Amino acid sequence: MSTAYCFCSLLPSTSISAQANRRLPRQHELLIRRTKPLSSTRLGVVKELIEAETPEKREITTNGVALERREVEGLVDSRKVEGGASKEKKQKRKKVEETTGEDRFKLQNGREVLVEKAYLVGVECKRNDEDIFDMEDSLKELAQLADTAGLTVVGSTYQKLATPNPRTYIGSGKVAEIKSAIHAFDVETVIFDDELSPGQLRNLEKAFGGDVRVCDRTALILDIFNQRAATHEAALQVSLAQMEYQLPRLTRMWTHLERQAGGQVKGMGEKQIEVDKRILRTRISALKKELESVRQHRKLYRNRRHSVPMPVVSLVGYTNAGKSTLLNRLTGAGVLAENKLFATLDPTTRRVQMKNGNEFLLTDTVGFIQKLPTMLVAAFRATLEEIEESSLIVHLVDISHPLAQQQIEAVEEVLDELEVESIPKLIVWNKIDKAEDPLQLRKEAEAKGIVCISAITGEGLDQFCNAIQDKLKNSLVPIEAIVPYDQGELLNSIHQIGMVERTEYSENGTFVKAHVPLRLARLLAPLRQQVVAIA
Ligand SMILES: Nc1nc2c(ncn2[C@@H]2O[C@H](COP(=O)(O)OP(=O)(O)OP(=O)(O)O)[C@@H](O)[C@H]2O)c(=O)[nH]1
Ligand SMILES: [Mg+2]
Repeated sequence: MSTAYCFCSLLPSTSISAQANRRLPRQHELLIRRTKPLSSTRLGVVKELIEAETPEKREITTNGVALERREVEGLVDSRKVEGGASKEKKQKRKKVEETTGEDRFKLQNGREVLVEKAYLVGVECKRNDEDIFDMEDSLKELAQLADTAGLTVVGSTYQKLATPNPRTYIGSGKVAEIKSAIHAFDVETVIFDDELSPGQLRNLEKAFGGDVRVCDRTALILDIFNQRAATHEAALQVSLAQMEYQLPRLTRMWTHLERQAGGQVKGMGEKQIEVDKRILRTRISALKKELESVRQHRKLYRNRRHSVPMPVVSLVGYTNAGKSTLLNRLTGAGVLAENKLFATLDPTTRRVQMKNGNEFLLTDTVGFIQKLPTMLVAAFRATLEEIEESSLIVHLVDISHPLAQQQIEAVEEVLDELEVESIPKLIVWNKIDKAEDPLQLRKEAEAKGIVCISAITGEGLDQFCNAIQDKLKNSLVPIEAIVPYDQGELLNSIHQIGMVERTEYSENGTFVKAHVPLRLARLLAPLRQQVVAIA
């Protein structure tokens, strides 16, 4: 991984990459991050970035509800500062809570932090039969995401619509209903289960009175990723995804300047958007370059790892399925595993030794979720390459989950996007210890060639290893070849995705006896004169 931060000097010291670079103990770092729930939806990154590039000090909140602190000559003399207002509000709220006995302040990292109250909104569109989850289940998952982000969910609602309202996504009656709920529960954040357009976000914030933040599922997931990014690479990936999410949402953010100036500087807001967009675009391309260098470094590392003759098995699955727990159980890796969504962002690879002495490398990867924001898949491409280059994919399923079937489908959808159809797959049902009727489940699994395990109790792990061994062997074809010394890459690939039985150095190259996937055996075809036999 590259340690050169080409853009670091441009960002204030509180930037994500700088935070990640400080290498704080993980728990400590998480605490600091949690003191800012929904930081990404506050355009935190964008704010820092634009402030760093422009001389004026501005304060930006979400979706055009922007107030500024700077002294704009001739435009504004004194302006209500949002920070000050929220301080007053906080004090008032604290008073109320003292009298009502409701404790909404939590001590985090030595600081009192207000736990934000969130209200959830879902829409079921008749024309959208692509949705795997039904509305209520999807809302339940959104509540879990909000909890992971450190918010307190105080209520939720949903609406069935033929098509979403282009202005406000939901109908006007629903807007009014939510507005009353906001007052009744003292809601600070309204979260929509689907991605909203920049215009819809702005209109909804206005409709709710301007004092409440509106965000969508994508922003919430981005925020969780932001809170959890513990390594430089993860921080870069999250920053990129955040900026790509925010770019179209900068639209008309500055129109308040035009209004406040009484029309004298007409077009100023538009100009500012262009400047801000240009800054963002420049930063996005710098981030992409930085990620590319990280990717190259990862590839080097992977090649070095693959010089060890062992096949790589990737663990994939829905978030919270138990992937990290399984890796820890098999290898003692010590990866963070907890009952929260997206505990893992970075892949970890460890060697697994089976009872018969055979070994394979097992990689734990970032979990999937339904409606996974595409910019996240794109940003995490480098990480997901681990999956694309493995010999076998183990799809781990939390079979005790009531929505196990829907989760399986959601994972399959993401796998489709990754183009890994040629890689053999093993489906494993985890958390069998929690199943109501484990016997029945086992029967069902056996009939489908599925392995049942409990990563917690260790039950079924021998069968799991045997199934991996069989799958790896079955999916490979035996080869014997002499690979010329100038084709080290090819030899690496054989080691990487095949099972090498013997290597010997000869005059013309390395003699290798191995089992490799068919696609690699085909690749070896042009070398037929060196290949002794391809079965
Ligand atoms: N009862 C039971 N709980 C399990 C089992 N495996 C994992 N868990 C629990 O499930 C929760 C999630 O486990 P993780 O290993 O963090 O799940 P993950 O798939 O790595 O999740 P992400 O990193 O978020 O994608 C933790 O609370 C584990 O203790 C199991 O076999 N049985
Ligand atoms: Mg994990």
